Amino acid sequence: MTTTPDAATARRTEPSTVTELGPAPADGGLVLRGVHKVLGGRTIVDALDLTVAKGELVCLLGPSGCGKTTTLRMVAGFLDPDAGSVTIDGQDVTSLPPERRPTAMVFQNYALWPHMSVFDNVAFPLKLRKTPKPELRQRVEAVLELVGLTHHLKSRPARISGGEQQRVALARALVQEPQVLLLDEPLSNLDAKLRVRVREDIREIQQRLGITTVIVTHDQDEALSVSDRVAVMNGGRIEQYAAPSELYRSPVTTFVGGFVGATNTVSGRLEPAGGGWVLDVGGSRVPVATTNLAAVGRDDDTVSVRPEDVVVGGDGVPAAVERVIPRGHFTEVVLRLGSGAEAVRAYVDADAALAVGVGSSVPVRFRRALAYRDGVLA
Ligand SMILES: Nc1ncnc2c1ncn2[C@@H]1O[C@H](COP(=O)(O)OP(=O)(O)OP(=O)(O)O)[C@@H](O)[C@H]1O
Repeated sequence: MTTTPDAATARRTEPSTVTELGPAPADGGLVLRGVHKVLGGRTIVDALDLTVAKGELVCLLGPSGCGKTTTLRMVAGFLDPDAGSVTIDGQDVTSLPPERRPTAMVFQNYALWPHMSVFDNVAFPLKLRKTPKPELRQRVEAVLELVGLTHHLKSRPARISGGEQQRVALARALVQEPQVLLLDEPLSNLDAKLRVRVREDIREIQQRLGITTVIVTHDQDEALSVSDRVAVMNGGRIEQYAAPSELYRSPVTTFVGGFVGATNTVSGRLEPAGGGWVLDVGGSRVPVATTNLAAVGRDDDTVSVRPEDVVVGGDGVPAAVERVIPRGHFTEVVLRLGSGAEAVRAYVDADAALAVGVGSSVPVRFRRALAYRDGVLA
């Protein structure tokens, strides 16, 4: 593989065209400004802004139909935006066709040629560009070594596993030495175990090459585990763009909190009590250690509590145990707080859960609760 950060730098176009767009990130990268797309009379991507720094891996995460793939296709040039611009390493590529953009895409179904060997599949984009034979061979062999497929040079796609086919598709993208690598649901055709291994491989290769990468996924686990930053999309817009830990700890909307990780959404009233806080849930006053809500006194606060922040045992208000669900290394306990209130789920250490029986009453408090007003972090 001849792609190195230096080679990529050498290929970079001078950022002379970005003056009117404002400054690009100092080290290049991908910038989307006001990218908009209407399809079938519906706004699918809504004036979207996104900056991916050079060498960064970003996931576009969101439910089906939120516009992730449409956004990716506009970056690759398969779809023209109705408005807005796409800039790569300082060069405005909005009006360039896909083959003239410094991007390469890995498609969800891999799109391998069944009648060609692994070698020829990977060599295909270089043949189209009439790359001299010795260079072609050297680059294809290097990239196949990078993805660990040298032993399958001559195999046809049908003769190798799904995970290996995925790596051929990745190799075919990488051999083009793109400045931006685009992957559309790259792991969705693999079984759960393989998915974890392949996503770690992709992350490792991406970091080794320092290649700017955008991955489309609806799998929050995948997004949190491989990304430098995650853009959570909803209805054609980005609701939050943040590092995985921040996204999980401080979701800015109830939508993000519900989509990234499990959460309890509780309606109640937060009140100061004895230097701390309590949350009144259906008449039960649950102690809350940490909350973002400084102002108090409204009935319509929505409070979000992660199941691991629901503490069972010790000090707290009594809650009725409705269900106990073993989840392996921890146990999920479904609790009823107060009358008429919704059930709350807690994650409890599997050993501690042995003492929790259905129908019994246990003390409950919240370690951390985030308050939202009209769906937005207060
Ligand atoms: N050519 C088209 N004409 C009309 N509507 C379209 C067209 N292409 C896509 N759409 C619609 O745009 C919406 C967003 O599609 P997109 O593929 O970007 O979503 P997504 O977030 O990637 O979802 P998924 O994970 O299901 O692929 C969908 O409702 C889809 O039906």
